[in-house]
Amino acid sequence: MDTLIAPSVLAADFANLQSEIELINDSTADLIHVDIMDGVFVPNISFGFPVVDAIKKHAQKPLDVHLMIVNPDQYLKAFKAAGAETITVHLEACQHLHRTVQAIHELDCKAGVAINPHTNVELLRDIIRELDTVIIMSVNPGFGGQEFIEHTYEKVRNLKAIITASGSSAKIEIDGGVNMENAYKLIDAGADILVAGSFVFNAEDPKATIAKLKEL
Ligand SMILES: O=C(CO)[C@@H](O)[C@H](O)COP(=O)(O)O
Ligand SMILES: [Fe+2]
Repeated sequence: MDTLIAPSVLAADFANLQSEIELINDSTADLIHVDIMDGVFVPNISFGFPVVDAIKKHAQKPLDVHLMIVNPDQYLKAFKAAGAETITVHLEACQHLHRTVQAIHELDCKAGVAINPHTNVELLRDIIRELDTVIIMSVNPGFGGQEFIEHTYEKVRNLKAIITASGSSAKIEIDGGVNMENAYKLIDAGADILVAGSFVFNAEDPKATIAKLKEL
């Protein structure tokens, strides 16, 4: 399968959000990654529904919504209404993860689960068949522009083995510090989707950078 590229809007210029979304539309990116941070689950606040609505208004690619919030169940419907195609919740933020995943599917969204760098992929074994995607965080969630954690490759390989053994069709998505050096190693280890924020938006030519990642 082709690797999917998901630029993270967190690194975009919010004062020019429309043109940043249009840039993604005109690129070979597959998804638009939207990071929601609540200042409780993570030590940062990103943006809320009015901004997601504004992104959706211009987006021509599916919205991949990454919820870094406590009590995500409370907001699933609202994110569906705001235009999310995939909703990803954090394993560490859910007491009844299976129920939350069911609720996402009942909204006709794809369901993802994200795990922090300290969380072992083994914890996904009993839910992997229900998932469309798993986000392996390759930085501690909360900020863009952080350094990639090298242990991620091993996690990708271990998760790939769990997916294969269980016959799941879940895709492996990597989020945090992705760049040209680690991207090919991640693909080699079994990654299906790469999120890239600062590497894309801080580049001189973001569209060409997306194309280069896509070509790997
Ligand atoms: O979820 C997060 C951070 O918590 C990410 O989606 C970042 O937005 C990725 O940004 P870069 O590390 O690629 O700059
Ligand atoms: Fe993210």
